[in-house]
Amino acid sequence: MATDKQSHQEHGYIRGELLYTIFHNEQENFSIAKIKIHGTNEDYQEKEIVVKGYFSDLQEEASYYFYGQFERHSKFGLQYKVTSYQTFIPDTKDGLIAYLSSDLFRGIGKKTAEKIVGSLGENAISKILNDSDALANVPGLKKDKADLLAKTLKENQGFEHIAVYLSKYGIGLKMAQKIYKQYKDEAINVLQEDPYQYVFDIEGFGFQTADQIARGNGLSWTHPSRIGAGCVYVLQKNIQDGHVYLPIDDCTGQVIDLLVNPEQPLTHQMVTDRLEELNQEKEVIMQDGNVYLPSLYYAEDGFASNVKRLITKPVEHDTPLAELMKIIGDIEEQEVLSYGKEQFEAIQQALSAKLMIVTGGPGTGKTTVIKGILNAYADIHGISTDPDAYDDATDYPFILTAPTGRAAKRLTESTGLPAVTIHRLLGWDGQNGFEKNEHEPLAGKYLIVDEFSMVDIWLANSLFKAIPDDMQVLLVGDEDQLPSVGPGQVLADLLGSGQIPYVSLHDVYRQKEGSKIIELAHLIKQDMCDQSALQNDQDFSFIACSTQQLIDVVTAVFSRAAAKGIDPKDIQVLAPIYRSQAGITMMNQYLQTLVNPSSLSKREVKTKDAVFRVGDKVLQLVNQPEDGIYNGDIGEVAAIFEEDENVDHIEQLVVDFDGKEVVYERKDYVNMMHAYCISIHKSQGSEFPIVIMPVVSAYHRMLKKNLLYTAITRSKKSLIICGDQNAFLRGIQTFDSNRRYSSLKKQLRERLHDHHEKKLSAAEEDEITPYDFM
Ligand SMILES: Nc1ncnc2c1ncn2[C@@H]1O[C@H](COP(=O)(O)OP(=O)(O)OP(=O)(O)O)[C@@H](O)[C@H]1O
Repeated sequence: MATDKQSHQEHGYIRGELLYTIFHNEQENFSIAKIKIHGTNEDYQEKEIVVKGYFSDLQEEASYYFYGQFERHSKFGLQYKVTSYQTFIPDTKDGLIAYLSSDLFRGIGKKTAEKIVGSLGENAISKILNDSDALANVPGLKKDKADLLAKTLKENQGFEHIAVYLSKYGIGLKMAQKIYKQYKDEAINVLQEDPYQYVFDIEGFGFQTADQIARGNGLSWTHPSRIGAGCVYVLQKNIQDGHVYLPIDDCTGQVIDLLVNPEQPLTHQMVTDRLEELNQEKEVIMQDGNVYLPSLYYAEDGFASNVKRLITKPVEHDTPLAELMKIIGDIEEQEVLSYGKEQFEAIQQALSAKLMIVTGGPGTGKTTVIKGILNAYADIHGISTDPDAYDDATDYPFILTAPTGRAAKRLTESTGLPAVTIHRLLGWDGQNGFEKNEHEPLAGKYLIVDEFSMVDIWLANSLFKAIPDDMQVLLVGDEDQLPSVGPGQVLADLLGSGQIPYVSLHDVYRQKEGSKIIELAHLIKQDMCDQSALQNDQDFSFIACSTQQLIDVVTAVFSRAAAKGIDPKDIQVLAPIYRSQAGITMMNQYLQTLVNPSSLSKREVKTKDAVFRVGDKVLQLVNQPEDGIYNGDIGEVAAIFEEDENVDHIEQLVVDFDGKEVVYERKDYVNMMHAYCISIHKSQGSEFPIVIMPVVSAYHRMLKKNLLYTAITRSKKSLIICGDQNAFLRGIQTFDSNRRYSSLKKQLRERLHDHHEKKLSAAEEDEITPYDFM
């Protein structure tokens, strides 16, 4: 309780009354507020202070103890950064009466408050908290009012009490909010009984923190909860490497390494036994010698069964081959081109298959094929591809989507039709998941998903769940690109299963327009690239330099391009690592100084890691569906507002994402970084007119074929590689040997095998060849 003066002496605190809230974020429970100081043990003489931290909406005129430390903000001066807080409940009779009759407690006026204190005394608050019937003896207090008072008191005290308790273990307010949301008043009990439970239930709660608390509680090194939490934690960690499951031996080995045990070393058997128990409790799923976290097991299982559901339904309108050929021929005439054999095959199959994949490298005509399919589908069904031809009541039959905002934008540009991100399509609200699902499916007839190699198993499952039985689906992607950032390798598994019809486009059309970039990409794809392929050309150069010279060379190339009148926004530097003298962070610092130097006329804000200035090119690092921006989107800092220049009284930075303005507050700055140089992983799904790509031996561990191929295929007009030719050639010969554990391929084979067998025997009876189904 806050009245316990003893406890306050251990922490630095400021006790004070809320004057006004400067800012409050409902979702994050983050507040900044001005406080009138009533007391403190800090060395601070002023009468007021700004406090900030993750706490729920504070009540005006109420008093609080804020525990934390001072922090000097470069612009706003001294602030108190709060790590925990408690409502201050006065221990005098008058103080208590004022507190109970405050706005905090609905329906309790001064008279009632006096009666409560008169009847329960100065310990009224702890009495009510400890005994829900304590208010029953207060004369004239109705039961509903008494119940409401007790409930409000408990709720307010509950979180604060828990936050103070957790802060002892270095657990901050933000994590405390998550913990309170999960366990409510039970949070401390859970922690005292079994801190490892937090690892199971609270996303992002580290095993080490639980272990440290458990040490203090005297839990044994071989306590089942410790081993269990170790298993779950190891599985969670492996998601970062893209694994959907771990083979049991691999999992037990990693758990033994994690659970260092000075007394009695763990054995594989002990961990396996614990895994078996967790399997019984459904905390993990064990199958075929592999162990999964349930969310991944069910995502894989759900995706595989939805693929089967779709593929086993007939196509609504099965057009005879002769008619199809005629329709495609008409489109060739309209488009004034002649489809190559593979392209023709892709269009024809996409129209008659329920689910189909088109893969191919750059310039092989994937977009041309998409347009051909849309036009042919429209012809067959006698409908229009023009969205304006549909009124609000009629659903537009074509859905075009891609995993990132930039990829969706490119799809719109290349097809002239509306395309959205998959998150937007499914109606992601950031908190409760997706609006669209099996109960509320997507509306439309033909779905095209571009850049499918970037889709992880979670997103693939969510998307496929929402596809109705009568929809046809085309997945488009380049199998040689990097796999998804999230777990799984969905495109590779779909292709590898041999159960889904696909067409690989190999013939390169853009090459015919004389592109060295495309030629290089295809040579790499076919493992035929050697030194002779690295000769400079109109759209390609390789500038040899050492790691030490790299930054100078990259900035010189950048300056030369800008001097030729090229807009710096069209030039993108792509690198594989953040740190090191040739890493992304350093590169951004130099490029910012070059492209957008500091000047008196440009406002800027400083953070721990960077200076953001008006005019800076920035990259969004997380999905923010509420603002319509997504991880990987690139924008420009359009304005910076000081605290006293806007109604919210808070510093704001405005970023313009292609005409869409998004406001960032200081706490959101971590969600962006400079984008003069970005990582190759973040560049997936985007294309840039000019790409500068440093490749030096300092990156050697990252230099793999799929990474370099992904980077090269991002450039549209010009590619300049700076660095070491040997490092580059070694990189393109290095295959990514980091196998991702995923059982999707096997699942698809098992589930779809019977279906294909049945189709084959039916086909034999009808004297149709299996080819008709591929
Ligand atoms: N059959 C064809 N005949 C003539 N030109 C073609 C043919 N197919 C594609 N092209 C042309 O080749 C170029 C590349 O095609 P397209 O943009 O469809 O390929 P893509 O695989 O989508 O390329 P990227 O992945 O690089 O965007 C375009 O200019 C397109 O008009």
